[in-house]
Amino acid sequence: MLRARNKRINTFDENLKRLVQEMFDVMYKTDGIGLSAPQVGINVHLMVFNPAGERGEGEEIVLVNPVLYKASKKTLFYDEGCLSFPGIYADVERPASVKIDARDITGAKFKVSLSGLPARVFQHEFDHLKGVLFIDRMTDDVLESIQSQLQDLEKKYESRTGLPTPESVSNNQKRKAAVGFSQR
Ligand SMILES: CSCC[C@H](NC=O)C(=O)N[C@@H](C)C(=O)N[C@@H](CO)C(=O)O
Ligand SMILES: [Fe+2]
Repeated sequence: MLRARNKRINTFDENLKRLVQEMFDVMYKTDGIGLSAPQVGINVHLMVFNPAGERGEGEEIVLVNPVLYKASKKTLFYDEGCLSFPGIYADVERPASVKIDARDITGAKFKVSLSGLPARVFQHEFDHLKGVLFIDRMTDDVLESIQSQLQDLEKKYESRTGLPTPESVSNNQKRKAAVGFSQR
């Protein structure tokens, strides 16, 4: 599901509102600060986030069909974690600020400029909407430093599901080579 193609949303109804509420519930319960629909098995262009990470604190942001139209040349490294890779944190470089066009939960268009942690979370989730994962953006050295943790996750997946992992850690090296900032 994380690598599948995601579809734009055209219907702004009660089902969408319910999905958004369920995504916030999952995000807060799992100590997240952002969540994309493909992470909960729904392949559509939808993300929710709240950099405060606590219900009732900070601002809850919902972006439907977001488009990133400007990213700063200045980039920053940040020790990122992903809810789809529990317990793994590693440095990822991303533009410091971004400008976005999106729709809200009612379908109304809006523009927003983000910097700091909100810009970081947005870009992490926006990548999910394109099937790009944070491991694809790590340098070889950083990826090497978390290799054993990734392999542990693979083993856990295989023993729980009885299935081989859909993509192996070694394949990620090849995929990463194909992903540049130009794909944002
Ligand atoms: C810095 S972008 C991280 C976004 C990510 N969303 C989806 O995968 C996420 O919420 N990751 C969590 C592991 C995370 O960053 N949690 C916070 C708060 O607990 C943390 O600092 O670990
Ligand atoms: Fe993630």
